[in-house]
Amino acid sequence: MNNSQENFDFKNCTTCYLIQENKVLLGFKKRGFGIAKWNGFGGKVDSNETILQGAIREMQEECNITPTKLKFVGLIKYTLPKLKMIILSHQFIISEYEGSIQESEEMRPQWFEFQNIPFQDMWCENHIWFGDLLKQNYFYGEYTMDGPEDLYSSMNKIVEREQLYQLQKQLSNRLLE
Ligand SMILES: COc1nc(N)nc2c1ncn2[C@H]1C[C@H](O)[C@@H](COP(=O)(O)OP(=O)(O)OP(=O)(O)O)O1
Repeated sequence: MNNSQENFDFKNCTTCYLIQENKVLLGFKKRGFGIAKWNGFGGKVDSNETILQGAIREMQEECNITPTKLKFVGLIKYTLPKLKMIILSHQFIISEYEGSIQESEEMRPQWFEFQNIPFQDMWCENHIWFGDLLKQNYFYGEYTMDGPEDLYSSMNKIVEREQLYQLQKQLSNRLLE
C-alpha cells in the first residue's frame, strides 16, 4: 500500500464461478454494488469466518447451492480511489455442489458457454483475466478503477500455486481456511 492509500477501507471479498462442461454460471446483479452487471457470485467476508467459509455462505445466499469442491485460483486487488477503498477479491472455481440453483433477491443466475461470455455487460476489467480463470490458471491481478466502466490501470499475471497462496497470506488479514 502506498502512503496515499493509508486511510483507505480494506475489504476481503470472494467471487465464485461454477464451471461445468465448458459453461460457467454467472449472476446478474439485481441490486447494490455492480448493479446490472454479470459477475461471479460472492461478497464481503464476515468478521467471524474464513475466506472459504465466506465463499460457501455467499453461494448459499445468492444462488441456493452449497459448493463441495472449490479451487482457489486467483487473487485480485482492486483500488477504488473515489470510494477510498481497497477490495481484495479471492477467486474460486466450483466444480461440485449440493442443492439446486435458484434465483435470489440479489442475483439472477444463468449459464454461459465459454465462447459466449457477456463481457459487454460485465465490469470492464473482467476480459483481462477471465481467460486465465476459465483455463483454471493461478493468477494475480491489480486494477485501479472507480466503477464498472472506469479503469485507470491494470496488471494481470499467471503465478505458481505456491506464489498465489503466499500472496494471499501477505495481502489478506484473514485466513483462507
Ligand atoms: C472493482 O471492480 C470489481 N470488478 C469485479 N469484476 N468484481 C468486483 C469488483 N469489486 C467487487 N467485485 C465483486 C466482489 C464480490 O464478489 C462482489 C461484491 O459484492 P457486494 O458488495 O454486493 O457484497 P455483499 O456482501 O454480497 O453485499 P451486501 O452486503 O449488499 O449483501 O463484487
